[in-house]
Amino acid sequence: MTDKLSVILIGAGNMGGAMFQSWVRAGILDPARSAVITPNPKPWLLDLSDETGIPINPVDDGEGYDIAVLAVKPQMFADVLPGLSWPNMEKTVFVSVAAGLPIGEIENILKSNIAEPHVVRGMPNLPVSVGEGLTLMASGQAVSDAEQSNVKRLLACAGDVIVMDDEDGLDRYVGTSGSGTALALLLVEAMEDAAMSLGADEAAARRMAEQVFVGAAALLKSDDRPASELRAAVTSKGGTTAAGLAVLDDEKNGLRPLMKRAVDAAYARARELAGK
Ligand SMILES: NC(=O)C1=CN([C@@H]2O[C@H](COP(=O)(O)OP(=O)(O)OC[C@H]3O[C@@H](n4cnc5c(N)ncnc54)[C@H](O)[C@@H]3O)[C@@H](O)[C@H]2O)C=CC1
Ligand SMILES: O=C(O)[C@@H]1CCC=N1
Repeated sequence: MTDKLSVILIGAGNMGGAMFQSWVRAGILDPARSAVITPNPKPWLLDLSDETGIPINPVDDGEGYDIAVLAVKPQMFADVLPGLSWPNMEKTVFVSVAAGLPIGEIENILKSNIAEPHVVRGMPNLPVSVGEGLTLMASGQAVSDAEQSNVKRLLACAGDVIVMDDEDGLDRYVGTSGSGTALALLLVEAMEDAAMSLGADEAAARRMAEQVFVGAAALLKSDDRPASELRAAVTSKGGTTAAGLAVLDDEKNGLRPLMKRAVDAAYARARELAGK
């Protein structure tokens, strides 16, 4: 038995393309039982297809695929999914990474081709493109433990994967996963702006702010202590860091209540998009 996975990717755009590259890097795909469907494949994809032998837009689907990753825009699902067809399709697990589309809705669309579709929802974030992603996932009722574990193994090629108890977790934590990258990047921009307001030119401000975040991220990765303990290690009593933190960590007007509002707003919007 091979531990390689049989996967078909539908939609090799920004997200699908980044995920596919992580699978190829990890060597997890069985080229004889994998494929990519995407119109107008980009040169990098054609090169990877030549390198790996994984076909693009194949005419022969062999015995079919164990996992189908759906990475087209959410509004295209209703058009694209009913047109999909390959042998043993009822045994395929469908993994949607579309923001906001509930499992039930995807199951309903797939019911035009399959009696009992097996659907997993994943919420990846942009750092999957550099192997440092975070994907939250939740499975529909029909998905078995073995199927869920294969999907988790596939998604883990691009970074950390957290299995949620239910689908609401994907919406609830979108501000600290899918959208979280943008919230963290805004902190970098705010630090750049602050440095420039003190006289730094743009290049210097960017260099300082970026390296502070890269350094903080590297510390978090290499040291098991929580952020609060690492922060304490650079905060001298009565020193400069304490002065800065007194402003940023103000109970009422500081970063924590602001971050809570931002994450709550992302959750509310995710629910709205899901029609809840
Ligand atoms: N970009 C991001 O950071 C995140 C994106 N997502 C989700 O990922 C999905 C894809 O988003 P992006 O990659 O950003 O969009 P994109 O527009 O870059 O990619 C969509 C791809 O689908 C292809 N496509 C169009 N029609 C097709 C068809 N009939 N069959 C197969 N492929 C077809 C397009 O050519 C394109 O390459 C969306 O559902 C989005 O909600 C989820 C989390 C984060
Ligand atoms: O902003 C969005 O709606 C999508 C979902 C998470 C990241 N991008």
